[in-house]
Amino acid sequence: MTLPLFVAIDTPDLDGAASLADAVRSHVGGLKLGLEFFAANGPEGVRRLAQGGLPVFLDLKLHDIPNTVGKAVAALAPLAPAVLTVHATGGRAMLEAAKAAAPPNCKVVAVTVLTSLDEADLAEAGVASTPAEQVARLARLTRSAGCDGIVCSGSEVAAAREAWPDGYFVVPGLRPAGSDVGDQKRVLTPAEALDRGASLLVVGRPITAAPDPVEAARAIASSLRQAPALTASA
Ligand SMILES: O=c1ccn([C@@H]2O[C@H](COP(=O)(O)O)[C@@H](O)[C@H]2O)c(=O)[nH]1
Repeated sequence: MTLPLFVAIDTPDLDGAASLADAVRSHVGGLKLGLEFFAANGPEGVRRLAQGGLPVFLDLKLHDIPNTVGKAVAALAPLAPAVLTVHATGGRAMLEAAKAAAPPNCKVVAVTVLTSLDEADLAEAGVASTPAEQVARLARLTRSAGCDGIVCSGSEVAAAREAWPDGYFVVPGLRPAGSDVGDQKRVLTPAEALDRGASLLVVGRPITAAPDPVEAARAIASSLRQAPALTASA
């Protein structure tokens, strides 16, 4: 069974990223490469990690005018990402441009409210809503713009799934019970997020910064195999 678990390889070190990806490959379903990796290694780095055969999620969180985002997505298309992120707050025309330029097999998902933010952070940025309200609002916009789904926290995914039954829901901000939360504010365990309706789980530091990343990935994978969402469909 392919697990809906992608490891976030957040490092500028290409060789280190490649060895880590190789080491955890039997416990994850794919690799998530983000700004830190891409800024240091660019498309060549992505190609190198893709050689391992795992699907690649390009988490570049594009956010610009529609013309620029559409052209950036078109430039990324040869890398054949399985998933690509944009920011939902870029607006309808930008979301439409991203989806129109993406390859047919690539899911375009829009970041709603970063999992590192809480209600006070939103207020400071001029958003007078709870994270749940803002996620719901941006999910409606993303859906109506023709994108595939959203990025949200595990706390909002059940409501998102109910409102958008065939949406694709990417959930980061995941922490096994008792592990360090770091800069994340809206966190859940991987198994809880899966049971609440997540389509794809993103886990970074609980694996990559663990004393034994392979054992950490194995333990998370095992918790997912025992989660009702997977045992029910097995
Ligand atoms: O709202 C968001 C959107 C993206 N991320 C990304 O997920 C990983 C999480 O890493 P951890 O080490 O497990 O905290 C990271 O690459 C973020 O850029 C997110 O955390 N929240």
